[in-house]
Amino acid sequence: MDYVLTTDSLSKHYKHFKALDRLTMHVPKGAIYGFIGKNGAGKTTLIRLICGLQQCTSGGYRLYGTKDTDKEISRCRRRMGAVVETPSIYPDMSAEDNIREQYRILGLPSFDDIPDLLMLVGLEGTGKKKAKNFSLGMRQRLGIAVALAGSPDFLVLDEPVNGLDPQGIIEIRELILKLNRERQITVLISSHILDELSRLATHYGFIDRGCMVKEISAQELDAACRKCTRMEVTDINVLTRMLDHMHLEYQVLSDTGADIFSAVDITALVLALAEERCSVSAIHQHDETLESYYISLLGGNRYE
Ligand SMILES: Nc1ncnc2c1ncn2[C@@H]1O[C@H](COP(=O)(O)OP(=O)(O)OP(=O)(O)O)[C@@H](O)[C@H]1O
Repeated sequence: MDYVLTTDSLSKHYKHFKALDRLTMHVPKGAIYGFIGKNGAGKTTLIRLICGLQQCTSGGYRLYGTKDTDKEISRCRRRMGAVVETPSIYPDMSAEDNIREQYRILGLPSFDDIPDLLMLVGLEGTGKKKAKNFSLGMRQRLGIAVALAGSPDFLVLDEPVNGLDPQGIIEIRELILKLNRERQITVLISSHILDELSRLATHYGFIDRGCMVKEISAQELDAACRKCTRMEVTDINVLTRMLDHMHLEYQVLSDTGADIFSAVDITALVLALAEERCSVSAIHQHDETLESYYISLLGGNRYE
């Protein structure tokens, strides 16, 4: 598999504190990689290191196969755009002028594609309005537009939906999907908003206290998150007797409810229960969410 970013036992220490502890991570080309961890887990530290904003203590990383110690690494970083912590935009400038400024900083020869970039992030109608008067969501999208100057093929977003309202979250989600699907941009997103990430990510990396706990593809995660049929009945004893009789795997949740993990013939089960005067009050498919997977992975409710 082709990787845009790999890290090899990457560590960052602040005196005796290990912000990153021999972290190993693999971001495949074309992925939307959800980098998940609670506050202080080390997500921003990793992003700052790969952006060249800080030096690692030991270990290293490769961008497009080039080692961080190689002199070619700066050239590789030009293929990467990033929004780290807050978007780096000039509050007294319009959206267009902000992007124009970034083009100048990068020494790009032409401003011709700025209107397309504004359109892409949905800021085409903002005219002379200054960035300081934008909503948080607009500022975030402008930050992404600035990061896209120079047409990077790897976009790194640090907590991009933090503090956004539901509409703002949807806009950022659609933008990320568009960039990934239509422009084949690989995206690394750090977040602790698990539900939101699960709508986007093709791969996940779970980080805890500076260590990579697990890397998993969305497909593997789907398989790991067990689907089950949740049933509410008037008599749990009748239900468990039936389930035992049908050799089905289940877990009793309460005096009236159970999760059935095996594939079940619902009609046959409901008819059999009715014969025993046990009625079904509710039945639905239930998925283990990304959040519960995260909690079970880390062995306790340590998600903040
Ligand atoms: N300059 C620094 N000096 C000392 N400790 C630091 C420094 N920068 C970060 N840390 C510590 O390193 C740890 C990791 O911080 P980091 O910002 O990478 O976490 P994070 O996963 O991005 O969390 P958040 O979601 O809160 O942004 C934290 O405990 C933080 O306090």
